[in-house]
Amino acid sequence: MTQIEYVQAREVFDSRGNPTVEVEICCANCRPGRAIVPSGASTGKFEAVELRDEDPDRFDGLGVTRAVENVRREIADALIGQDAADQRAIDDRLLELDGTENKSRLGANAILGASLAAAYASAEAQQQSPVERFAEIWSEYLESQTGVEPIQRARTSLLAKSMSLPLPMVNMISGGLHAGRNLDFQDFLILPVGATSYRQAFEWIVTIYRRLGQILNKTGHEGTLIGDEGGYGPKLSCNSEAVKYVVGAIEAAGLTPGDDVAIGLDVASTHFYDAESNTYHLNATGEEALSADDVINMLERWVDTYPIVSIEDGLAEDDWEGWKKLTERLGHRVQLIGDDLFVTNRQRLQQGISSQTANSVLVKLNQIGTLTETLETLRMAIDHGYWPVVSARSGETEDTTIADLVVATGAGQLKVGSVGRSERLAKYNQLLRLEELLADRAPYHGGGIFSSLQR
Ligand SMILES: O=C(O)[C@@H](CO)OP(=O)(O)O
Ligand SMILES: [Mg+2]
Repeated sequence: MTQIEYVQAREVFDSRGNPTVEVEICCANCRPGRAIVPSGASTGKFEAVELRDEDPDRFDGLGVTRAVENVRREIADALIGQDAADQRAIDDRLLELDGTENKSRLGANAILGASLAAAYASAEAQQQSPVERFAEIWSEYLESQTGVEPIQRARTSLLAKSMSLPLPMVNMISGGLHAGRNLDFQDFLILPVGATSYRQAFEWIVTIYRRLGQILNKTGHEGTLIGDEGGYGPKLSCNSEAVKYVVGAIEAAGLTPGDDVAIGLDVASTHFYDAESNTYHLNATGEEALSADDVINMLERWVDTYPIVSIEDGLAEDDWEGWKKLTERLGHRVQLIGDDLFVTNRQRLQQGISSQTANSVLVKLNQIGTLTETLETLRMAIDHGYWPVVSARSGETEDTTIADLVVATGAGQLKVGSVGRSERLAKYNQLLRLEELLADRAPYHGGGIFSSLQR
């Protein structure tokens, strides 16, 4: 009943108008399971390889017809006849077929599309909703694993015991590569830590977003221009001014900064780091070259001044030494998320765990390229007390996989971008449906997951 009969793929388009891969897989007499692969702009250099055509005459070299062909031929040949309900076997088959460390032969975009479409196909065949299917895959995966020694699990003890609605981490102001380098830092986010339900959290977010637009308009900063992820993209005089505006918008919404709604940053510092001189260049708002120590001091001052609870990629993907210092200084006060640092890769996360670097990992399916490997990283994070944050990419589509996945695994936090773009709202709206549908089966822990931080 769950045997794969048919595999199809096509080139479709993401929220930046870039081509991307859509895969459809069918089991006998069932409707197709379908997945569309997202794509990043501020990518880490250790991510699995996204296969692009590099034909300058088609979409500036961004076409994905080679990846699509790989699904239609090699992947289809390998998967037809396989059991779609055995996710691990499907993913192992894909890894074996590709045969490279970084999925560069078939393309992580081709492989992830097939991996996820198989999960959806088995859901169709077994008449399950996506969230039920992902929950089943997650619990099968957990049951198959033994012998992992929990080191500091207490820090994340609320996570992954069962399904839960995530704390949304929502971008209000965009900078860096997502908004034409108007600011150096990439995301200025809000986390509605004091809300008691996901719906309340999201209503606060929408209200704050609206207030922020009005404030930016009033101050002459065009509160209508938005970045790739729907956050406002104003040109401000310095990075900290963005935080001040966001704090002002929280207050204007009648909420208390810190208690109700905290602040998060994605510094994305890999993208203004110069490895040769080992310095960080804040160019968008002046001409400053900072050492890792300078950046750490600056971030510490910000944490002292603003209600910041989470900092992503405070230092660059190669700066393990700086990252370790950052963790020593701020790891007990804020969530320190490794995105470019870990790229959802178990080996890199293991290096972080062993060296006590960061305390949280961003989880992006297409950084690693199969569903099973994503779950492996998630499991490793939780076992070692690292907060996982499931995340979208800056190039997204109507695909809502991450919303179902974050609920199914109880991972606790979701970062998707802002309310100003429909490919983001597709996920946020799916969470509203899931909250209603699952009710007590998927509680909302909100900021409770941060109870171990000294704030
Ligand atoms: O840096 C990030 O966290 C992501 C999503 O915000 O951006 P991108 O998909 O461009 O890598
Ligand atoms: Mg990031």
